[in-house]
Amino acid sequence: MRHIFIINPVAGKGRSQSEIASNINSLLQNKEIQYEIYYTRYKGDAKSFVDSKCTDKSPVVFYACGGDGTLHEVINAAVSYSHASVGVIPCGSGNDFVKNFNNHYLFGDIAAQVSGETVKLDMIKAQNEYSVSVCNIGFDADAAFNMHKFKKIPFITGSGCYILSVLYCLLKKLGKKLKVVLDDDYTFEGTFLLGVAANGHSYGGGYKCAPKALINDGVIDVCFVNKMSRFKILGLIGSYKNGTHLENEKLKDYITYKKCKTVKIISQESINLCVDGENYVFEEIDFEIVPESLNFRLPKGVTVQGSKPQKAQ
Ligand SMILES: Nc1ncnc2c1ncn2[C@@H]1O[C@H](COP(=O)(O)OP(=O)(O)OP(=O)(O)O)[C@@H](O)[C@H]1O
Repeated sequence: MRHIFIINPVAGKGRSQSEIASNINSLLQNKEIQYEIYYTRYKGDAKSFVDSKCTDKSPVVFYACGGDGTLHEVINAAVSYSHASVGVIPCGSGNDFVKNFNNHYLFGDIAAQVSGETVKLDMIKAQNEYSVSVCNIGFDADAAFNMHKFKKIPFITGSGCYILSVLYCLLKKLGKKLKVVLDDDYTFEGTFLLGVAANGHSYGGGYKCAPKALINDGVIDVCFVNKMSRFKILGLIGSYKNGTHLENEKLKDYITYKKCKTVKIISQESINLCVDGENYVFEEIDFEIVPESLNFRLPKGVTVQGSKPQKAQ
């Protein structure tokens, strides 16, 4: 097995990448383990790198060392190769995907990683992109899209930019008119503040939007929140963050939560869509669950939350 570590030097502001690289070298140097460290040079670089490494048909694990965006790039490249599996060493800002596992601190343990096993996990196919975590539209996706407007302001950090962008979007018109079709046979429509099609349960640095989602249950969890007043949003955001919004009496008339295999979202205007935190624009979006489509490297001692993972063939 080849172990290839793909490090995004800008993820999480580059705080822990050099420590990860030195841990990899001190553990694996002079051992009979074939390994390599690669630093991405630009957004999208991981894809061509994975392609180049997969011309060799021997089994390989690509460890995405970064946040969910780096993982998203690596899975979308590796999904084309049956001899490739994907792991993650979290060093991004949010790292929401690893929250779907028990003992997730072990993702940072190189020894646990190289002695791990490959398991099958689900992914969502959103148009031609694979998502391992959460696809979201609405107010918070718009905030992610508008962050660039604040990045040029001196002395503002990444989270400062996001807060400014959230305030900017709060002042603009809220609510998107959408029609949502689940499994081709259940339709709901209205004006929504936000909506998610989720494989994992969390996004946005810890918002537990789909508290019932499991990454190997063969279904998509859908959660749509109707438009509400700005005042009400401020009072209820905490409940959405900690995943208690499904039990919150004050929210019960505002939320549609379902499990399904396909989702179609139809809008009159173009919609900003975040797929694992990466930005796309669509008018009509189709999602489908692709069960057991990801060969995932599970570090030793880590288990998938909720149900027992199957071993890959
Ligand atoms: N060398 C690079 N220079 C600039 N951008 C890069 C480079 N390598 C990868 N990227 C891009 O950096 C972006 C951010 O990466 P990532 O999402 O992993 O980190 P993060 O935003 O800190 O973490 P999280 O998504 O968990 O909050 C991704 O869109 C990725 O494609």
